Amino acid sequence: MAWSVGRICKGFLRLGLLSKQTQLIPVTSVSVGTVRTAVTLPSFLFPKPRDFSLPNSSWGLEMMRMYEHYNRQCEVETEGGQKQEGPWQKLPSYNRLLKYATGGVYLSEMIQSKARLFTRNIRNPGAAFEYVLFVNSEEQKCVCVLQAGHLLEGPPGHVHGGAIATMIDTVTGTHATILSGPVMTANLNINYRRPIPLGSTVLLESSLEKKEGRKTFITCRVTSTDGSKLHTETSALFLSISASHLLSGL
Ligand SMILES: CCCCCCCC/C=C\CCCCCCCC(=O)SCCNC(=O)CCNC(=O)[C@H](O)C(C)(C)COP(=O)(O)OP(=O)(O)OC[C@H]1O[C@@H](n2cnc3c(N)ncnc32)[C@H](O)[C@@H]1OP(=O)(O)O
Repeated sequence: MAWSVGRICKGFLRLGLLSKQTQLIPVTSVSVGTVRTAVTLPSFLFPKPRDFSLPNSSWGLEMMRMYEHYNRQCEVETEGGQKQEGPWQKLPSYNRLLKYATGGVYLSEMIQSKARLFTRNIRNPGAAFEYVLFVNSEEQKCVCVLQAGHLLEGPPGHVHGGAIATMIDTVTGTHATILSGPVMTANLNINYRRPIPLGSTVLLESSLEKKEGRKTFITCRVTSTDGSKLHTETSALFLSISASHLLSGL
């Protein structure tokens, strides 16, 4: 387990997704006589980024129930009464990818000062994508509990297919990143089986199918939270990329 969680952390630290905030605080330098010393500024000057995947007042009963179901399994009690990591780990979710990465403060000033993660840029709680991701490294699975808000309407009273695809890309993309490091979506093949009512809570379950060289193949099912209704089935292909690939595409 420790090995697997270590791998997750490594993958996410590469993208700056875990809150190792101590690394993120800008350092300034001061002169004392002729000696210049690096000084770490106090953390209260740099507010912690908001974790958008924590419960808020817009979450309905089903969203809360599913959140608690997985959250309970993030920490388990041993027979001796000690707490230890459980099979699931909750992933934090920020609205900027680069800014909160190590050294990313500077990078984000250069190339991402206005950019916000698509799924996290509507501040009105409950209006669009309310979601939380959990990862199970033993089973190589990732789940997302999603509550789809009223701004995501497609067919009257139901969620837009593009919004569903966005969430599938987000969940499988995050999962592929954990498994393989930086990746880009090469192919998403979605079968829409049953519409998702607006305002409802659904479960996205992402599983590793196989890895072949730079390719990571993932499957993903969107179902009702009790698993009785299948909304979509997806197969996805992610290709590992280097950072220079992202920069050369600009
Ligand atoms: C970026 C990081 C994201 C993860 C972050 C997670 C952190 C969590 C935080 C917050 C959550 C946010 C989560 C969001 C996630 C969203 C992810 C996206 O939406 S990414 C945007 C949409 N995707 C593009 O814009 C790609 C555009 N395409 C490309 O850049 C290239 O085509 C690329 C990189 C996909 C491949 O290009 P090549 O030059 O590196 O590779 P070649 O030589 O073309 O292909 C290599 C092999 O792959 C096969 N291949 C390539 N494309 C294929 C395809 N579409 N279908 C099947 N095979 C394909 C080829 O046939 C070849 O196979 P043979 O080695 O010969 O066996």
